[in-house]
Amino acid sequence: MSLLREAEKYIANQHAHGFNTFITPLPRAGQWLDRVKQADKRREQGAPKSPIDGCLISIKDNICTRDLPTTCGSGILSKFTSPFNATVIEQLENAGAVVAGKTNLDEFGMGSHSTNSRFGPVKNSRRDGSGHDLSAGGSSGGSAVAVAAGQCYAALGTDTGGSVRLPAAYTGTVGFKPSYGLVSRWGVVAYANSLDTVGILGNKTSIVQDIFRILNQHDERDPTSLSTFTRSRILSQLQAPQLASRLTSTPLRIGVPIEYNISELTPSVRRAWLLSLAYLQEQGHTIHPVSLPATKHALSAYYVLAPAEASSNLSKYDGVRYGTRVEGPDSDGQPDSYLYANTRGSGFGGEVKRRILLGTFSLSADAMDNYFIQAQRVRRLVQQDFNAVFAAEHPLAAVQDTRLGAEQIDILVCPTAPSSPPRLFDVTGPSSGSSPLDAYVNDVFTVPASLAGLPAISVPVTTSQSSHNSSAGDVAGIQVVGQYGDDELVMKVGELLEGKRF
Ligand SMILES: NC(=O)C[C@H](N)C(=O)O
Repeated sequence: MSLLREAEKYIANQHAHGFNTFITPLPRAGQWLDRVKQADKRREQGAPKSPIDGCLISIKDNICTRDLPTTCGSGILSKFTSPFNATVIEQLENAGAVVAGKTNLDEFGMGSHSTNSRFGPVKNSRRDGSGHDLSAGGSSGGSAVAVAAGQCYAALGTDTGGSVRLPAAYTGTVGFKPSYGLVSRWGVVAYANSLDTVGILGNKTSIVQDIFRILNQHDERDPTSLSTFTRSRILSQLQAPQLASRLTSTPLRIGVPIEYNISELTPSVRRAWLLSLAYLQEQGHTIHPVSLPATKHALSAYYVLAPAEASSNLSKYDGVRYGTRVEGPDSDGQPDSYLYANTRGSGFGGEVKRRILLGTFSLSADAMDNYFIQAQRVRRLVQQDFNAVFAAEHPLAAVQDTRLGAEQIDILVCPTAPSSPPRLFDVTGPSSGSSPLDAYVNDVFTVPASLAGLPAISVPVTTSQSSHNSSAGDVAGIQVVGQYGDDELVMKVGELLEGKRF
């Protein structure tokens, strides 16, 4: 099929389906059509600019685009258009890709169901056995559903504590979070800088890999971007050259973190995990139980650190410089004295306000030692746990962490989430009876890799002998986590499992 026909099909799907995937969909007509036609010509001549030349890629609405608004799903930026493109947008466009619209998300990336958006909740494109709407996962739910519902070729999301992997698991797509610092975040609206990454969603790992290879470059405008020197001298030793032999001649040592076998795991997810491990074993790889003892504190640490950073990042939305400005005359007729309170009070939604309050508290002098500092210590323990079990040393660690008797493994395989997607009704609004903590628990398996900055992918596997017929219940996300810089290996192992039916 020509790229143009494919693009027209995506756009027709964007306008036909009511999943609330896009805050700004791509218009049916526009300059983008010419760009796709030119890419078609280049393909005919056998000279495409890249594997994604002429492909439509949706962008999460917290990544800045010059031609389309960037709202972050928030009232406070509801009319904001960035004067510049994020580096990742420039990289995609230089490779010939076309921005396929801006996708819906939890406000500023804060949420696990894509229900905390000023533009309404995203609906999963699959339903449960009784026909109920399901959560799309969050916060990149719009990007994941856009891929699952055939509304674009692939999508960019952001992953701070699981925001790409959880929606991938809930929608049956592939979601990849690269090692921290590999993909530029310049022009990506900050939520929690020490954790934020740009992630990629697609229907296949190979698509995600093509896009990652285009984005995996140093950007001098992003101070956390790994330098070209480090990439070429340190990471390359880990990656491509050894990869072929690590996948063919040597069986991989696959670690199974015992702390992830929690009682809350639903039977279908546990089944998918066990059958995935059995499959890898059949392929000649070996399975090793490993212990990551700090895992049980990781979620609590994350929900101290991320709000702390968020409270600081979000202080700039004050109605003075840009974004929504809400003025309200006060009692003595002075128009501006409540500007901050009015702007922030009406611009931010409930979850964002909760995190600003939590973060401000944990950074206050009285609470600092008990919360923020403790959480940083837990973060270090989580990192040490991973370093103790991976056979490859952390390429950037000054001191290597070793633990006597720890099994040395190449890669970890575990579920992405403890359950299949909950019903949307059960997680939306006060009538659902669900608390914010219920949403946080969805991130229990994704947060550890985020705290350690490690690469991780979620791929869908299907177990066919489930007790009910629901298509959503049968599909589970399996997560593959690797040592820092081992992104290619993570994707390769993801590809081994992707789409398997057991
Ligand atoms: N942004 C993320 O990675 C999602 C996570 N559930 C959070 O609210 O922080």
